[in-house]
Amino acid sequence: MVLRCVGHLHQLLYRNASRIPRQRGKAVYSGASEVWNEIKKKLQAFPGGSVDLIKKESGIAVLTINNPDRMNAFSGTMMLELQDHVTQLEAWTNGKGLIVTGAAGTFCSGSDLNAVRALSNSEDGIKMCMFMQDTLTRLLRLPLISVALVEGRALGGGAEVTTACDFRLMALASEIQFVHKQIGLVPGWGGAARLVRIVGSENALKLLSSAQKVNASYAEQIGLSDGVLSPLETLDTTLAQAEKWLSDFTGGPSPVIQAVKKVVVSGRELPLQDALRMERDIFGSVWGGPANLEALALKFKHK
Ligand SMILES: CC[C@H](C(=O)O)C(=O)SCCNC(=O)CCNC(=O)[C@H](O)C(C)(C)COP(=O)(O)OP(=O)(O)OC[C@H]1O[C@@H](n2cnc3c(N)ncnc32)[C@H](O)[C@@H]1OP(=O)(O)O
Repeated sequence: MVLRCVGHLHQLLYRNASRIPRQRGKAVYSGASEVWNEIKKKLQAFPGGSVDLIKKESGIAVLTINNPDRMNAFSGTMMLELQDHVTQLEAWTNGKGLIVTGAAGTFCSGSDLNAVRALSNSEDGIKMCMFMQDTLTRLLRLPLISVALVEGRALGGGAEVTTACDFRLMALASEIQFVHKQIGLVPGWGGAARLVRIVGSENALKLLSSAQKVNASYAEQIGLSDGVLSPLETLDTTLAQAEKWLSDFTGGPSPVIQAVKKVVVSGRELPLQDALRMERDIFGSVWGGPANLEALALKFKHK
């Protein structure tokens, strides 16, 4: 009965799953909106913490998972706030980069286990999983270059959130740990699918089947992390260090940076012919644009 019910729910939501969302703010899996509203109502019943978003004039946004009393675990309302912020960022035309971080020196310890216990029937679990899978897929597809700033611990769903950013920077003593197996689970927020694409299937299988703690140097060794934040060599905070690291990739006008991210998302997610068509369309959106014409007028030299 449960499997049939879950299968029906899955079919209902995923029946016309789109590959790349055509319109901003649209769920990845367009499906029966009443099901989405039902999921949202359920999540609303689990309050606590917040997800805070700051968008800077520089075009860099900082999204903070903020529930320190619960090691930044995601309550139901935090999941809803995350989705709202992703919808906002999809429409941020001046945006270029995004840093995802946790409050109080730790990243995120996944779902709030109190909510998990209350949602332990299969159908509710699948609904919560699909909601977060949809939100994190859209997070990774944002036309912004994103980096997860990992301090302290990133466990379970928190580890999955790190994979929903383009890059990861880890503080020296931080750890990423896919603990799912130890609680009789597997990733459900899309973390397994993304981990395989980041570190390869062999390393992904090792991390998921061992539930091992991945420290900053091992993460860098297997390609899960793109840099270790230097301890106290600089007076900069880890956030300032992450912003400085990101600035190497976000120099230039936002339409061009957004176009760069979009062509990479297409190349990564679409079959070749579709990716080539999408690349053509995105190229057309910047060809002859202000940045292009200005550079041509300056006779730009790539010294
Ligand atoms: C697909 C995602 C998946 C799912 O939804 O199915 C999940 O993410 S399930 C959740 C996976 N996460 C965990 O299992 C982490 C559980 N927590 C821990 O292992 C530890 O708390 C740890 C290692 C994060 C930190 O340990 P430490 O000893 O440093 O601190 P405390 O354990 O005392 O934690 C302080 C305080 O936070 C509460 N806490 C921590 N994590 C969670 C959580 N995920 N949900 C709810 N509450 C959490 C912990 O209970 C403590 O509160 P207190 O009132 O003092 O007991």
